[in-house]
Amino acid sequence: MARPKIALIGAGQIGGTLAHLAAMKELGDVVLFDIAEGTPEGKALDIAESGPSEGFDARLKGTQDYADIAGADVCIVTAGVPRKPGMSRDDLLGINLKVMKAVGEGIRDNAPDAFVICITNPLDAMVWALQQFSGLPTNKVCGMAGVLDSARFRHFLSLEFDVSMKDVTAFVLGGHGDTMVPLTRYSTVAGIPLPDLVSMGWTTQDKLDAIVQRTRDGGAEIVGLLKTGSAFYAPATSAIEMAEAYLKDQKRVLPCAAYCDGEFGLDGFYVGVPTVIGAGGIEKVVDIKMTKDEQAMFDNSVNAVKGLVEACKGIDGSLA
Ligand SMILES: NC(=O)C1=CN([C@@H]2O[C@H](COP(=O)(O)OP(=O)(O)OC[C@H]3O[C@@H](n4cnc5c(N)ncnc54)[C@H](O)[C@@H]3O)[C@@H](O)[C@H]2O)C=CC1
Ligand SMILES: O=C([O-])CC(=O)C(=O)O
Repeated sequence: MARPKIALIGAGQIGGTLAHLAAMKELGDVVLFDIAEGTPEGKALDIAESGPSEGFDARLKGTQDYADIAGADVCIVTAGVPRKPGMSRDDLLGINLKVMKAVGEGIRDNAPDAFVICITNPLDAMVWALQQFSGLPTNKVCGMAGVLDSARFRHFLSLEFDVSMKDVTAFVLGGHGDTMVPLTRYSTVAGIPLPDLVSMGWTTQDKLDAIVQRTRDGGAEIVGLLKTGSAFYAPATSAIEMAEAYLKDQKRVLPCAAYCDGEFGLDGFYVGVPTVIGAGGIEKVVDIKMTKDEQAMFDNSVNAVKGLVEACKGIDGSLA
């Protein structure tokens, strides 16, 4: 059987890392697409030349031609610009919306059967626009943010409790911005919910609140350190986790920006929610119950995303 084909639209910091990870994990053959001439070709060749030492079997190709993504099984979209210190993700909306139009049409015309994972910011509005521009089914177009935000939360929690990251679970829902919702009640150490760990005296509410805030600021913390761009190792790893769930029909339960049609009381809207990812793409949105306070935080986040979607419609009249 032929190897799966993975198209990476955008060959910058995240795109290059995605290509390296996909090859090392032998998820399939990789096509790197970018408008910057030489960049995808150079990265594809460089990674391919690591194959003999690493021992992977995967072909890599760099291109400026959308025809080369034809028949891709998975498309991961990082095309666009990242923020710099002093900017919010929302400041990227105007410029990245234009990029989503070109990318959406490129995917529509060349890889209409692909499972599409959008990473470009501001994430929730960009994945909505990408689905609109591509016209692909909503269960085949999703956004990566919740896996990353939850991984950051899990990492910070593992440091606080001094336990393995493997034994920490977390769910961060809502939009991928300052209003994101780390759900402490649904986050655990060895299955014990965080509020119970506070009651047990293993940590304090103040420490937990600080970790929640550090998670919300996780992207900005890295932007402030790097100064020239944003995080790329953990974002790439998170998207690969989602792509692998699809390619291997793993039925992973992962938080991601998914199209909600009735779930969470939302009517045709993309936002971060728990999902099941398998061969059917987004096979299910897991409509969890929230307390009044959690619901208020979630609603606040949804409203922030709604504002960005309205801004997209204002910029591009072709968006419904
Ligand atoms: N959803 C999330 O959790 C995260 C999202 N991001 C976002 O991901 C995006 C990419 O980040 P990086 O890879 O660090 O940026 P980067 O600047 O290193 O790479 C972006 C690439 O897109 C290319 N590009 C621009 N316009 C294009 C077009 N029309 N078609 C094809 N390629 C095009 C550029 O030439 C560049 O190589 C940014 O918008 C960033 O904010 C970053 C981290 C996490
Ligand atoms: O903060 C940024 O601009 C990039 C991003 O979304 C993240 O790292 O979470």
